[in-house]
Amino acid sequence: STSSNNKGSLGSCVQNVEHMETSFIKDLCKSNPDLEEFMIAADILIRSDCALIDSCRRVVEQPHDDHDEVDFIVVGGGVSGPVVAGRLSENPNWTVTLLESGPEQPAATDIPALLSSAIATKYDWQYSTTPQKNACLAYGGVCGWPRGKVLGGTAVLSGSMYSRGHRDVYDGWLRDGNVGWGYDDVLPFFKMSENNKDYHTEHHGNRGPISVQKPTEILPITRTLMEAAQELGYEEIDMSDPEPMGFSIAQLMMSSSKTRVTTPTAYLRPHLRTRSNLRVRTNSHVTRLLVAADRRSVYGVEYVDGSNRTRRLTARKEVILCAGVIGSAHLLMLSGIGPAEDLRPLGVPVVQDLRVGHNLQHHVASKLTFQLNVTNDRLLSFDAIGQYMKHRSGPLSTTGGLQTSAFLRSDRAGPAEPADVQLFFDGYSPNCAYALPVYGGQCAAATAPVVMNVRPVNIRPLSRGSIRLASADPFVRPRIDPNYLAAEADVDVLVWGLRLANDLVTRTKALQRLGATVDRKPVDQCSRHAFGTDPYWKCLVRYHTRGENHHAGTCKMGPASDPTAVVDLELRVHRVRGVRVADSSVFPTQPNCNPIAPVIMVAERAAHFIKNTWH
Ligand SMILES: Cc1cc2nc3c(=O)[nH]c(=O)nc-3n(C[C@H](O)[C@H](O)[C@H](O)COP(=O)(O)OP(=O)(O)OC[C@H]3O[C@@H](n4cnc5c(N)ncnc54)[C@H](O)[C@@H]3O)c2cc1C
Repeated sequence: STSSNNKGSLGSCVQNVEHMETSFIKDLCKSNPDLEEFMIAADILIRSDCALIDSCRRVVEQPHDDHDEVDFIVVGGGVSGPVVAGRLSENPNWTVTLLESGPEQPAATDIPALLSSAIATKYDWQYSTTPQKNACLAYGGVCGWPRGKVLGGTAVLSGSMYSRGHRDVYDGWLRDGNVGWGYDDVLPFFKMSENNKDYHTEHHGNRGPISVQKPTEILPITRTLMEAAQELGYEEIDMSDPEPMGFSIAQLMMSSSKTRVTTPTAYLRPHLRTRSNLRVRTNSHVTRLLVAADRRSVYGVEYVDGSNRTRRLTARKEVILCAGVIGSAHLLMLSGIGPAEDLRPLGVPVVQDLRVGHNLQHHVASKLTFQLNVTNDRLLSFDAIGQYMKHRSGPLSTTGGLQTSAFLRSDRAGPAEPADVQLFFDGYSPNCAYALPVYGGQCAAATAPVVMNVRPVNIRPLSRGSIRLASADPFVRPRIDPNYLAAEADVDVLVWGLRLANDLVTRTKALQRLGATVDRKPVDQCSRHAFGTDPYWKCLVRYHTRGENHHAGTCKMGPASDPTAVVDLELRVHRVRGVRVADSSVFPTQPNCNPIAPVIMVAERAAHFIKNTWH
């Protein structure tokens, strides 16, 4: 089988994928030598599952042309890039090239239980923050920021949860002058992408390319957590309700064959063989935008290919930046679009003095660890692999504790305000599957009691940070300063969340039936405070801070009258022609939820604006 994107025989296609996949799975448990042989065998088994590998729909690298010109260049193949490239290439008269820094996605990451297994591997940029004064203190003030460097982007590392946040977030954008971005305006673009299997209401779409559903196998721990929530007076809700408040069995981006769905799966791969106008180039790192001599427009990009060769690609119509909160801001600044006071000292000629990199927003979390008096029956065993391969059931088919989430209002929020706390539950995944390298865990033995974390997340933080250029060299990382917990109120919200988590574990019959006990051993730095007091919780929050991986705002959308805005209401960079930004960096304020669905909504809107412009 051949196509313009997959030139060559089926054999070479499979070979390419095999090469890409080798040693990914077996590396997962490298912290536990006992499991190495098992992981090698697991690796071979998983790679023999043709439906999972889906080799001939995956991107294969091809020779690069030296003087290439296309209509649209999409930079970044994360969540938003595939949506924009997929939608624009629906017009057969337009040529579209997507450039992604990282490689194709390893198929094993499509397996639900292995959802975060690519964290801290070569598929992760592995960013970290500048030292924080008020947070991350147990780690010298430095918190890690996993970000996907792979087709599918950060969603490949994600929990696959689907949520949209409160309607007032979008109505707030509208109140701030973003005409056309209120909840009623954006709802059709949410629905356009969604194929919800569980809800058929006016708020959900049922015909879009992203399959959304609750897990078909609900774990006993999920039911227990929902029962515990009910005891505390919380109702079960639809996570994507316009005004979510309560506990939920999470809706996931998941196919009917129990594989995780990312935007390349939904918007790109189905068309790679049939659309000769669509090209996807992996291992292609964009280093700057090509700016016209009069400094008024962008006409292409410079990038470095997989052989380390610098190349140029020209856009007849537009360049669309979808490189994420860090990548898009970094590229604009490297190209002279950013704060003049930062660019000039680094020798970058200023094209437009815009507040790129400002307004960085990031959900922030802490955690409470508890133990259950049950042993983990969710083991990564040959049986489990066989069960998944044959029936798509068993331990590998679910996301463990992440099946449950909650949107709650802390005592810092007014009675009619949107939720400011989201809860996540880690644990109950097969041993070794859960991002051990990053979170420093040990592979649990089959006989060990189950350990879980409740993570309260502040989803409406007041603190704002920045991303600033550190060098004119595109391979030097920018400085990421989230300025966590600068506002004391942000700490108070997390303290409320930790108290609630403690009540859930220790004061509900449902969890007590499982012998749940909270780990009261104080972290070293907080041992001077008694467990459970306000000073203890505050200390815990500042020492054991965790970025919740939901970033936004570094290329803020706003009208021309807003001096802090980087892009206009159609996502075009202010005062520079030929370039738009369409990813999580344009959110003026971060939606109070997991952001993939809002990012897809922005990408759908961007494609709509572009189609209208060039119709
Ligand atoms: C551990 C974890 C769990 C998460 N769980 C969830 C969840 O359950 N649900 C949810 O909704 N959200 C979740 N998120 C957040 C979500 O994944 C991100 O918000 C989302 O991926 C952002 O989309 P994006 O398109 O803006 O950026 P990204 O997905 O980060 O995509 C940017 C892409 O651009 C590429 N790129 C960057 N620079 C360049 C360059 N110079 N040249 C070429 N390519 C470049 C990158 O390699 C990347 O592929 C999670 C995140 C993490 C880390």
